[in-house]
Amino acid sequence: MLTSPLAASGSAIAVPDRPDQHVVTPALAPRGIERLHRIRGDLRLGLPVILQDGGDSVLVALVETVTDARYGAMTALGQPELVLTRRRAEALGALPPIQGDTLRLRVPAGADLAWLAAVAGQAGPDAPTGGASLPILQAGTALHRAAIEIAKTVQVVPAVLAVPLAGRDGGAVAALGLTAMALAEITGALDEARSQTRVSSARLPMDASAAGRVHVFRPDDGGAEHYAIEIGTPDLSGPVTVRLHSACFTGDVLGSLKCDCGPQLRGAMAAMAAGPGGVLLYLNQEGRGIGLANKMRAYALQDAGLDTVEANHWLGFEDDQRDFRIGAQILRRMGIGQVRLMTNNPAKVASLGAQGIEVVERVPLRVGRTAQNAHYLATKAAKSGHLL
Ligand SMILES: Nc1nc2c(ncn2[C@@H]2O[C@H](COP(=O)(O)OP(=O)(O)OP(=O)(O)O)[C@@H](O)[C@H]2O)c(=O)[nH]1
Ligand SMILES: [Zn+2]
Repeated sequence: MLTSPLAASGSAIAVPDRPDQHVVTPALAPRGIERLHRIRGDLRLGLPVILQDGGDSVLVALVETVTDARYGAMTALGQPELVLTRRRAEALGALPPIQGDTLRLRVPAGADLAWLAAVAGQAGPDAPTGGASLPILQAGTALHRAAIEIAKTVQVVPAVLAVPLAGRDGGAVAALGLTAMALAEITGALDEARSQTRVSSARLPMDASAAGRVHVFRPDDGGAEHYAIEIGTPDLSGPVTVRLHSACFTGDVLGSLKCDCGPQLRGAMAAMAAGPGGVLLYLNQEGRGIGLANKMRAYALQDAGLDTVEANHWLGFEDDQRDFRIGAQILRRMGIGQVRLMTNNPAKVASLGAQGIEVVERVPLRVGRTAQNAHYLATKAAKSGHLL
């Protein structure tokens, strides 16, 4: 039997007997959610991956990250297709009478990555795309839809390059070391409730309140960490004043005048400090979940005349790509079941309610309204249901 040095020195930590025969147990194998995170990492790096559904296999890569060399190698395997969201096809004015939330285009011979980027919307409003004459073939399959979902979660423009793999090519491509995943496993992992684990906490005196604590939560799907900040010393057993704040680098850090995020953040903290305390959830869902790079693309589009919702659609996203279930998960982990929610967004109230967190009151948060953000706030009220 092996004893640990700690056990030998009198500690209670014991090391189990090592079996005579080594056994490889399935517990070592990656779970679906972990394999999905590998796929996300590969795609984000610019590596193609193999997605399989029964006998069908498709080699996919992201338009935004694939290199010329890999695009060339994919094209050598078969006719490449470009998969776009319906939102993007609508923005291109290229929508044929086809149902489905993803659409496939045949990539014309000789089309380079610059063409793909322009059609994907990544290259800005002035890049020529071909508009209504684009060769849209048909609706995407479940495999194409899964690839688009994954692209959205890695916060690149949701446009996917796809090459169907003939039977014998699949094995040869997999042998190169590319990651493969089956559709059923992907959809299971996409639907699986993400669990959040508190990994560290510490006291933090702040301008708003000398008493405070920061808790860092790490999701088990390999995604971004989120933070819960106690302002003052709230009683977590009763209804707690809570704010779900989505990261806004431009508003929170740079003091942008284009939105109301910075004043909302500081206003919520001040109100919590003035009352019996509260909990601010700082969720790393920058740009309503599309990420900072896409938010800056959306800002450039807004400078070209689109509003905040139209700009998201133009890039192929929905109005709001956030997942507020994360907030409910963290609140549950903290033992909070009832909240007074500081928000103007009814979707946050509904989402917490659906996740079993009782919203006993919605507290409006009307601060930071300026001439520069009046149009933005009016658009959110008119199109996304925000309460003014
Ligand atoms: N895509 C996109 N995101 C934006 C834009 N302006 C601000 N944001 C993001 O919008 C989010 C605003 O977050 P919140 O203030 O928590 O949410 P809200 O939906 O406005 O709801 P309440 O503030 O609670 O009423 C942040 O993630 C910002 O980064 C924009 O023009 N486009
Ligand atoms: Zn903002």
